[in-house]
Amino acid sequence: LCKLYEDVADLPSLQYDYVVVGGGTAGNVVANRLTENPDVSVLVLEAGPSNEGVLVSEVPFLGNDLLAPTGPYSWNYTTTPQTGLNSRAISYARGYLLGGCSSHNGMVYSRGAKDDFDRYAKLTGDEGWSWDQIFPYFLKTEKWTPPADHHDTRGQFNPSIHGTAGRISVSLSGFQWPDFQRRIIQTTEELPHDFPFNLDMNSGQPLGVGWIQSTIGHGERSSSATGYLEPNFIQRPNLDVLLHAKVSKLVNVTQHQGKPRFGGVQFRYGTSLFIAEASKEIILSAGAINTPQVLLNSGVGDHSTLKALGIPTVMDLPSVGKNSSDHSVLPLTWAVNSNDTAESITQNATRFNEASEQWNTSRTGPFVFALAGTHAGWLRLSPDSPVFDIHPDPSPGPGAPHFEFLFLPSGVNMPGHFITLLLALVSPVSRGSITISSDPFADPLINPAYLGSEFDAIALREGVKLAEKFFNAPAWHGYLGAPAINLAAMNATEQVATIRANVVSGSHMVGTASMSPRDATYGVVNPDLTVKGIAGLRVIDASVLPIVPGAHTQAATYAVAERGADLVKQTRAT
Ligand SMILES: Cc1cc2nc3c(=O)[nH]c(=O)nc-3n(C[C@H](O)[C@H](O)[C@H](O)COP(=O)(O)OP(=O)(O)OC[C@H]3O[C@@H](n4cnc5c(N)ncnc54)[C@H](O)[C@@H]3O)c2cc1C
Repeated sequence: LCKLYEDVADLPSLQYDYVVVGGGTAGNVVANRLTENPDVSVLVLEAGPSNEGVLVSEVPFLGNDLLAPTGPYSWNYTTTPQTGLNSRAISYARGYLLGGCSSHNGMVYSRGAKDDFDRYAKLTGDEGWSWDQIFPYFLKTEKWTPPADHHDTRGQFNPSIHGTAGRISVSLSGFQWPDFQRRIIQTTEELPHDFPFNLDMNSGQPLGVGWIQSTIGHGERSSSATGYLEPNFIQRPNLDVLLHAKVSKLVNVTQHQGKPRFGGVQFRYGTSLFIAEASKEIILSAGAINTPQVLLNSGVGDHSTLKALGIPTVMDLPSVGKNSSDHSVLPLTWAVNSNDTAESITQNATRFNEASEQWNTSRTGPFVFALAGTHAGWLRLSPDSPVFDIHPDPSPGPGAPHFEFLFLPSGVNMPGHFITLLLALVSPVSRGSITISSDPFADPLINPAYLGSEFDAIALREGVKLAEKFFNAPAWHGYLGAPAINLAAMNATEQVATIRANVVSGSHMVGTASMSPRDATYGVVNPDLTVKGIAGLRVIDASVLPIVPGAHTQAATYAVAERGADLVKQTRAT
């Protein structure tokens, strides 16, 4: 019995209790949890194809192939010209397959700082979003799993803060780059004040340098599709998932207890339009780019903008699509005097084929390695940095980072051996937006406003200095060769210009359907994720987070989805 429908004609019904828009990271969690109750029916509408048998999604080492700008598993978005990036329009990756970005991302599992979540509690007026109350939801999603190489993991993580019974496998890397890794750890010993070793960056206290945990289990990617829609869930009689169904807007408005209520979801399958009806709730889980797009297409957004587009306003909510925040990433690459880098596999057909064969037969070897690396650092600006004259500290507290260092044992697509430091600004001041054109099926206009604030550009330059300090430690002597961009040889003005010319997207957008207190005149959803002023409609995905955390965003998204599903269930119970 296949409940994953490729063809709308096979779908048994177009009437459900709940319709979930988007079978991505959050949407599949919601669908799974709601259908635990056999008395409710759920339909998931996903625009993309199935994740099953998509090798580039399954094999961690091949993850980068998913990101090709014109690939079949990406929405292939481009941002608007970015003022802060010398007017460059840059690629903005989003997963276009079941599992959404969780089927397509870098697999880094990082939860964020206690300060991030305590700030969410403050910004929403709901203690339920605080670190202490969200923590059980992190555990609920997680299934801690031994790495594929079964190496001794003592001293690389703290077992007491991990879940063992969740749906998403999380593990330390199952393949090692000893030469590179040894130098990273040695630097924490040589410069412990600036770069202390952190046993486990997922404790709520992420500052320091430590081992990365990844959403990988037994050598394969673990996603919301593999975890929350595995066969015993997808075969539930009350759950249907339709692929290739692109939602345009919500329709069939009626009044319910003085509020407008949408009764249906319009979607395109092939060249025809259909409407799926939801008797209880519609849940938008289309992600931080597409959730605001669907809301705006439906007449939920800023009244004057909607009017200009000829869309009748159902609810005037000016914050829809505004307030996005995201990480800006500067790749810093060096040639190295070592052949212990990923190029030893990517640039050697024999080793590549051997690695492929090894993965096929035993799910071990280099192919279990995710190219996001094995170590990360979460670091702060110095408290007396002059950058705070431009803007007060945007981080949520002293335990949260301004920067991420992501250490990659690989580099540019050139012959040779390289390492890369992905330097991310994770506490941006800049805020961007998502807007639409009048065609509901056209791409939304994505403006993350990277480095739109002077603070962000200058802070990244401070981050470059921190990176130089790291790589000037004795551990790297004789190892590092020429940098791809020689920032050290530039003056401050040249450095900022070079940063603007080289920053790429962090792909961590949040905030476009942000939570705010129930009585606030701004924001899009209440702390229980219901859309303000509308009956029977919620947003459950990364768009509800008011500010980007100092972390990769999938762990927070899974936690939002788990709590969101509980909030839906509680509404029904009362
Ligand atoms: C390239 C990349 C690398 C990343 N790396 C990491 C990482 O290493 N670690 C980490 O923690 N985070 C990472 N992230 C971020 C993280 O994956 C996302 O923040 C998170 O998964 C978002 O979840 P979501 O549920 O909000 O949206 P998504 O997972 O994007 O889900 C939205 C779903 O809705 C579908 N959809 C959208 N519009 C429609 C429509 N109109 N009709 C029907 N379906 C629709 C989409 O196809 C998708 O399946 C990365 C993201 C990207 C893009």
